[in-house]
Amino acid sequence: MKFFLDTADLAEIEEAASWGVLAGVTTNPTLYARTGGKLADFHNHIKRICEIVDGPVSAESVAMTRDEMIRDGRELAALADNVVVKLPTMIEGLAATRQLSSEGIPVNMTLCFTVPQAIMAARAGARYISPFVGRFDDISENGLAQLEDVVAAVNNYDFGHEVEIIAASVRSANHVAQAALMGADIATVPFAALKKCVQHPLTDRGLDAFLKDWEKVQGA
Ligand SMILES: O=P(O)(O)OC[C@H]1O[C@](O)(CO)[C@@H](O)[C@@H]1O
Repeated sequence: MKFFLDTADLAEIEEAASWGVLAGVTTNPTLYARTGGKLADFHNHIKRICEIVDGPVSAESVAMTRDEMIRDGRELAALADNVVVKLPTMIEGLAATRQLSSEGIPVNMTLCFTVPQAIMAARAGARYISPFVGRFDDISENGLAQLEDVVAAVNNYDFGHEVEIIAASVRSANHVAQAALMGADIATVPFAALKKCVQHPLTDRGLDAFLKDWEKVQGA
């Protein structure tokens, strides 16, 4: 499994990139709005993320028609070589994905919740598919079980191009663990949850004991 960071916050991206495990970034309109950024700065912001991250950076179109999505997608893809255009899993999104992927522009289909949606996204040429986990949990359904179904179904077929599943709407280290066990290719994780993925109380306790014992050696 690869780790993507799910944020538009430049400080978080710089910090996580320094850890040596970051393979990409996903953004969405909510995450960009959270940075306080304005529309006029959006393209520069994406460019900046693309400079920091050595890997795919998803930038989302908020267009609702295929023609607008295609126009947005071409503009976003022109910002940097590592831009991935994020489009919603809906009819217009499928049509735009078909066109953009035929032009060699990678698309991440987002807001994917079901197996048929995921298969259709892959058939339309999506390079990445983002099934959401946490938002199912939010409505008292089992997000991990839904993700497991999508992973199994997509892995049944050869779509004639590489397709990677991004476990999205991830809220915890347990979501990441379960996504890895079921074979999701990527987890896109918010900064706080990504930090928790490397932490464990027994690691802290063990480190504490080693440091204390080392002090004894130095004092001897
Ligand atoms: O449910 P949440 O935590 O808002 O997550 C939404 C998800 O949507 C995405 O836009 C999907 O790619 C990710 O940025 C994020 O993982």
